[in-house]
Amino acid sequence: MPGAVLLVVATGAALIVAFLLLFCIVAPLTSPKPLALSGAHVMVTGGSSGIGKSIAIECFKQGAFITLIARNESRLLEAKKEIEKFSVNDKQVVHFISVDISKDCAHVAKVLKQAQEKLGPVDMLVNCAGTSVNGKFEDIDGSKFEQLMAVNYLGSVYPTHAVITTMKERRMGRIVFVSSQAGQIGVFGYSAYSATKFALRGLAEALQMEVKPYNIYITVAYPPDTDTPGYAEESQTKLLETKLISEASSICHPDHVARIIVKDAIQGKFFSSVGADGHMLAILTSGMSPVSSIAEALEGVIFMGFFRFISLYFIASFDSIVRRCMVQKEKSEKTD
Ligand SMILES: NC(=O)C1=CN([C@@H]2O[C@H](COP(=O)(O)OP(=O)(O)OC[C@H]3O[C@@H](n4cnc5c(N)ncnc54)[C@H](OP(=O)(O)O)[C@@H]3O)[C@@H](O)[C@H]2O)C=CC1
Ligand SMILES: CCCCCCCCCCCCCCCC(=O)[C@@H](N)CO
Repeated sequence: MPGAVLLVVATGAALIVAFLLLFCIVAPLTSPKPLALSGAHVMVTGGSSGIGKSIAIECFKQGAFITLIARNESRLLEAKKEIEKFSVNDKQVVHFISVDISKDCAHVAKVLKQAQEKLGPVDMLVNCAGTSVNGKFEDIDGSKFEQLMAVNYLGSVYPTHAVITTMKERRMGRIVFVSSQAGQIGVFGYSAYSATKFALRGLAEALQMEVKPYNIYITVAYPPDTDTPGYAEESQTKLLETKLISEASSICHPDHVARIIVKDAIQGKFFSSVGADGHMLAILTSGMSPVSSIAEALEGVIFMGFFRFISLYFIASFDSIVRRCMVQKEKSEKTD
């Protein structure tokens, strides 16, 4: 048999064996039965604004009971009234709690326990509360690094800590951590913010390994820029470099982001991303994350190298943005 034909046959056989092996390894790892939100208790931190409020509305539209968590009571009341317009049956309830989730783990646990006594055990916890700080590393005060880690990271640890035991007892649950594309790429100006979002990834992977035997599934969401009150506030003082780099991804509507996050969380997908660039980033940064389907495993095995090649173009363009901004700054300082 000529060499070329032999090579094709051998390659084909190797691919079939590889696929069968992958199927045997991955099949037991794939995702669970989708969570039915009708009658489920969904708790959303940061649910009074932006992405969190849109997630609460999306879950309410699917029949869930909602607990909103934030600090400002008037915004919580406004959000409750807005969400209630979307009820699909007269049993549904929107409850809210005013608490700072970044302080005092025990107090957060006590308050969330009361919420579970009102609306029943939490079926899905969405850790969405968070904020960003933008500036050059040396210009961000050390206290801001601490505050951001407290809100964005510990503010996700404490509510999760408050519900995980009951989820394990019930052998079911979903936990969502809302990260960011800045939690997949360290971006100029986000040295404090990116670190808090990368931290969620490590927490989520370790926690998923612990709770998968209890039929509890973790989702890490990586939204791009999203048109929310938080984004509007951040944009007022955002560095030009951060703005230009972030424009590599499209700005999204919070309802669109929320629909994707809720769909992926219901299905127990570990990665939740938005758009083609988000999908490529998810595959590229998947590392040793859990696999949610055979298709996803195959896609990663086949395309990760290619996406790494594409990312080199983005990295080069980001470096060029930083250099151009530096030259412009030096020129304007000379003329001043
Ligand atoms: N908007 C964007 O471009 C993107 C946002 N994200 C992430 O999505 C999440 C939501 O962002 P976005 O919708 O823009 O934010 P918003 O600023 O619009 O809303 C933030 C929410 O979090 C609550 N919150 C903030 N700090 C605390 C706290 N210490 N304790 C309790 N609740 C708190 C706020 O209520 P209150 O102030 O009353 O406490 C509010 O409900 C954040 O984690 C953000 O990092 C990720 C990618 C893109
Ligand atoms: C191979 C594939 C490459 C894909 C390139 C995509 C480039 C993304 C650039 C980073 C965007 C950062 C958005 C931060 C949003 C956010 O969290 C803030 N708005 C805080 O509110």
